[in-house]
Amino acid sequence: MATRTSPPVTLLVLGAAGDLTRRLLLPGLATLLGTERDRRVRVRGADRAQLSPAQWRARVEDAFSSVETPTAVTSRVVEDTDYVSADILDPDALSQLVGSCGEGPLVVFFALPPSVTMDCCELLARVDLPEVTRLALEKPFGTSRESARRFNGLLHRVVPEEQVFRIDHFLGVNTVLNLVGLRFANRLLQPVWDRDHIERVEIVYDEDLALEGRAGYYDGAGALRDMLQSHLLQVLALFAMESVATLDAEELQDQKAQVLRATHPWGRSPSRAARRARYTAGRLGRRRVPDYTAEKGVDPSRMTETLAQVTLGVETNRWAGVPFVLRSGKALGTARKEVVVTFREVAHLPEGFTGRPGPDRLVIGLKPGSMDLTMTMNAEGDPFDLEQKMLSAKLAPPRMQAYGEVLGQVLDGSRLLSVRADSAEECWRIVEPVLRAFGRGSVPMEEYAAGSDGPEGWQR
Ligand SMILES: NC(=O)C1=CN([C@@H]2O[C@H](COP(=O)(O)OP(=O)(O)OC[C@H]3O[C@@H](n4cnc5c(N)ncnc54)[C@H](OP(=O)(O)O)[C@@H]3O)[C@@H](O)[C@H]2O)C=CC1
Ligand SMILES: O=C1O[C@H](COP(=O)(O)O)[C@@H](O)[C@H](O)[C@H]1O
Repeated sequence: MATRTSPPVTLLVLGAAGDLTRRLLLPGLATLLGTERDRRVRVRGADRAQLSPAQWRARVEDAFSSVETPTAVTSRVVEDTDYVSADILDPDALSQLVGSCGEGPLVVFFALPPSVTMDCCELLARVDLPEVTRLALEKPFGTSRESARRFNGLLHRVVPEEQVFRIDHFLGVNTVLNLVGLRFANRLLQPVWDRDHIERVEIVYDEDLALEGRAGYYDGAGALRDMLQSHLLQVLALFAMESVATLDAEELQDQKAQVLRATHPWGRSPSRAARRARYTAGRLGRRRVPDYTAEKGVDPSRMTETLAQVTLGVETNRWAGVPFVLRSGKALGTARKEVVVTFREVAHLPEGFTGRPGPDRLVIGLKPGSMDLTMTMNAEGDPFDLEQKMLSAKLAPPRMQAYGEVLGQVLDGSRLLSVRADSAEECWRIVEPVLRAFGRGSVPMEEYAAGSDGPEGWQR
C-alpha cells in the first residue's frame, strides 16, 4: 500500500466529464482516500467538454462530498487537480496531455466510450509514456472473444500486460472478496467445497432498478453481456478456483483463469442451458415502470433481454456434474444479490428420525453482506423430529466503495483485483454460444411484469 513517502501517482481520467467519472470513479476514489489517508493522488481530468478550472474543481468537490469525504481529504485533492479540454483523438493534443503529466507514476483511466478507447490506444502506442504507466480500462473488454483478443493485442502495443488493469468493480466488492477468506480460512468449509458435497451453486444478482435512462448503453448489451459475461463469471471463478498459497496477484489470476477455461454451457447445449426474458409494465415500489420496449431509447427489434439465466458446468475433477446457475436481471420485485450453495443430502440418515426438511444451504449475501447457513437439527419439540434452523450473520458495511478498492490496487500496481487478458477472452468464449442461440431465436424471449420475481416457472 502507498505511504506518505511514496511518490504521488497521477490519475489521468480520459472522459472526465462523463457519467462513470462522476457517479463511480470520483466517489470511489474519495472513499479510498478517506480510508487510506497517506495516499497521494493527483487527479487530472481530460475531456472534450469545455470546462473551466473552477467548474472542474466543483465537479470533483461534488463527487467527493456525495460520499461524505473528510474535508481535509477533499481539499487536498481539489487544490491539486486540473482539467484539460481536449479531443483525445487528436494525436498532438494527446501527446501534449500525456507529456504534461510529468515523469512520476501515471495511471491512465479510460472513462471513454469503448470505440474511442480503442482509437485512443492506437494513438498512445506512438506516444512517449512515463516509465511507470498503467492503463485502467472499464468494461466491456471487447464484444466477442475475437475482438477482446484484438483489443488485448492493441493494449500490449502500448504497455506490457502487467501494466494493464481491466476493471471489474465486483472484484472490489467486500463480500465477493470475502469468498476467498471464507473458502480457504475455514476448516469446516474447505474440505466440502467440491462435487462430492455440493449439489448446486446459484449466483444471483436480481436488481430492483429498471433501465434508469441507460438505454443508450443497455439496449445494445442486455443482461447477459452486462452482468453475466463480466461480473458473475468473476464471482464464479473466485468461488470455484483451486486453493492459492498466497494472495499473490498472478497466482490468483492463474487459478481464476483455470476455472474459466473449464467452464461451458451446461451439457454443451447453450439453448437448453439458457433462458431470457424482458420486463413488461409494472411497479417497483411506488414507481410505475413502463414496458421495457416502451422505455425511451429502446429499439424493440433488438430483442434485448432484461433478465438472463445461464447454467454452466465447470468441467474439472472438482466440479464435474455440479450446475452453476448464473442469473441477473432488472426491474425485479426483490433485490436478491447472493450466492446460494446447496449441499448434497447425507449418504444415510439413521432410521427412526422423522422429518427431513431438505439439504443444508449456505447463502452468501453479496449486497448487503450476510451469511446464512441452514442446517438440519432437532430445533424444537420431539427430539427425533428434524427441522431446519438458520445460523445468520450480518457483515459490516464495506470500508470503502468497490471502485475505491479496485482503484487502490491499480494505483499500487497490483493486479489482484483486475481481469487478466486471458480471462477477458475466456469470458466471451463462455457466453458466445449463448449469444448465438439468442441471436438465432432458439431461446424464447419470455416476459415478466416489472416488480415481479421473474417469469412464471423459472426456478428460484
Ligand atoms: N456509466 C456507467 O455506469 C458505466 C460505464 N462503464 C464504461 O465506462 C466508459 C464510459 O462510460 P460513461 O461515463 O457512461 O460514458 P459517457 O458518454 O457519459 O462519458 C464519456 C465521456 O468521454 C467524452 N469523449 C468522447 N469522445 C471523446 C474524445 N474524442 N475526446 C475527449 N472526450 C471524449 C464524452 O464527451 P461527449 O459527451 O461530448 O461525447 C463524455 O464526456 C464506457 O466504456 C462504459 O462502457 C462501465 C460501467 C458502468
Ligand atoms: O456494471 C454494472 O453493475 C451494476 C450492478 O452493480 P452495483 O455495484 O451497482 O450493484 C448494474 O446495475 C449495471 O447494469 C452494470 O452495468
